[in-house]
Amino acid sequence: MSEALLEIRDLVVGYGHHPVLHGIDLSVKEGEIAAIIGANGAGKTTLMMSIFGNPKPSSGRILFEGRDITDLPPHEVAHERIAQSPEGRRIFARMTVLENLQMGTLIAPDKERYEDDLAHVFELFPVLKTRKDQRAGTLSGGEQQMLAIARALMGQPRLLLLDEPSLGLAPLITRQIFAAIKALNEEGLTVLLVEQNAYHALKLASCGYVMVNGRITLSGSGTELLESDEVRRSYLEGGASTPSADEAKKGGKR
Ligand SMILES: Nc1ncnc2c1ncn2[C@@H]1O[C@H](COP(=O)(O)OP(=O)(O)OP(=O)(O)O)[C@@H](O)[C@H]1O
Repeated sequence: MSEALLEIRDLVVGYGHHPVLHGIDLSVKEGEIAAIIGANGAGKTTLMMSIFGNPKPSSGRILFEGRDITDLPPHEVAHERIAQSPEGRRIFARMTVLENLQMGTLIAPDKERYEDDLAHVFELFPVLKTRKDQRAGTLSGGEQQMLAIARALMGQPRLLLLDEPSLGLAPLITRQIFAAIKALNEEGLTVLLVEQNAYHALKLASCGYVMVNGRITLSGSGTELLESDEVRRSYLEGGASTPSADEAKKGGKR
C-alpha cells in the first residue's frame, strides 16, 4: 500500500511506434502540490493525458490511492475523482460560463453540493460570476483558464491535474491563477501541475520534477529545485520563467 495519492511507476508511453516517455517514476502525496517542469516537447502533456488513458501506456503502472487505474477508460478515471484542466483549456466556446460549470458537475459524486460548489468557484474567481451568462468563447484567455479550473472543481476532485495554467497569460493574471491554486491547496486539494513557468511552479510546489526528453532527470522539493544549478541554468536564467524585476526585488514573493 502506497502513501502517495498518485503513483506512477516506470511508465512508458508513445504515439504509434514513436516513444515519448521512457520510464517515468513519480508520486504525488495527498495534500501537496507537485510540479513537473520541462521544455517544449519534453513529454509533460503526454504524461498528463496518459493518466486519463489517452495515449495508453505501453508499460508501467498508474496507481491512485493504491488502486491500479492504468487500464481504465477516461470516464472511469474521472469517476475516481481525478479532474484536469487541459492544455489549451478546451472549454465549450458556444456554451455560457454557467453551462460550462454545469458540465463539470456531471461526474460530481455529491449532487446536493452544487450550489455550494458554485458559490465556491465564484468566490475563487469572481469574474466568472460577473460573466456567468456570457458565452465562454468570448472570455479573455485568463478568464478561460479560470473557467477551465472552475469546471474541473465542479466535479469535486481529490486530485487536480493542471496543464500549463499560465500559458499565454499576462504576469498579473498568471499571479492570480497561481494564488487560486495555492488557496485550493490550502483547502486540502492535491494538485499535479505541469508548467514551463518554472519559477512560479516551483515557488508553489512542495515537490518538483524536471522532465527532459521523456525522462525525469531531477526531483526534489520546490526550493531545492529552484536552487539547483540545472534548473537555474536551463529554466530560470533569462527565459520566460524568470521572475519579473519587481518579484526578484521582493525576494520572489507573490
Ligand atoms: N498526438 C500526437 N501524435 C504524435 N506525436 C505527438 C502527439 N502529441 C505529442 N506528440 C509528440 O510527443 C512529444 C512530447 O509532446 P508533449 O506535448 O507531451 O510535450 P510537452 O512537454 O507537453 O510540450 P509542450 O509544453 O510544448 O506542450 C513531442 O515530440 C510531440 O511532438
